[in-house]
Amino acid sequence: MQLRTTATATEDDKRFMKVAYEEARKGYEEGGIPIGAVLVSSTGEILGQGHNLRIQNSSPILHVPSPPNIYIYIYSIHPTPKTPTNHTTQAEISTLQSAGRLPASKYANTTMYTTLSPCSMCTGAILLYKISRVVIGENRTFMGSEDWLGVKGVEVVVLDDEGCRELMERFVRERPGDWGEDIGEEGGEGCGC
Ligand SMILES: O=c1cc[nH]c(=O)[nH]1
Repeated sequence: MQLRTTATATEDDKRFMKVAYEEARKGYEEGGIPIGAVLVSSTGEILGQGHNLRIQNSSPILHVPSPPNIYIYIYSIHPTPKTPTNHTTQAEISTLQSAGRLPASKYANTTMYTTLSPCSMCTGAILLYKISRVVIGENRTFMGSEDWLGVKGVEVVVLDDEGCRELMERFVRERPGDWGEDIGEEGGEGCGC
């Protein structure tokens, strides 16, 4: 299922997706899962950026050992906002953490750029903070919870970006077990590539 296409993408969307893609590449070069994300304000300010850190952290989704003032991943509070950290694993969550603590009003009219269709965990965080727009690099290798975003009134744009797709396809081919683990499946099932 592909809800939206490049028809509604702007030049800024392509520019910020490149930043998310660079995050994904960085993750790949670190030996991790190549998914990157960036949170951008309505005025074009980058509030946070990050990439999936599951492999680098050797950690299941988010059971964060420290700092101790973290309840569960989506409510995580980091004492040094805007400093990318190693305390989360999913790309979008890593990005939210990098943005640090923000008042609810700051999330209004923000856009989350993510190289891959957001899984249900990341979708939950996006909905919790009422992020109003999500731009997705590609949803062919993995279809997340875009329908859920749509039902909740979040604008969803799918760029169907070749670079994002190729990077994920390569990773899934090379390491199906690690990919399956990230999405709660065995052996990379769930990849449509
Ligand atoms: O949306 C997703 C899906 C898998 N892994 C991520 O980091 N994000």
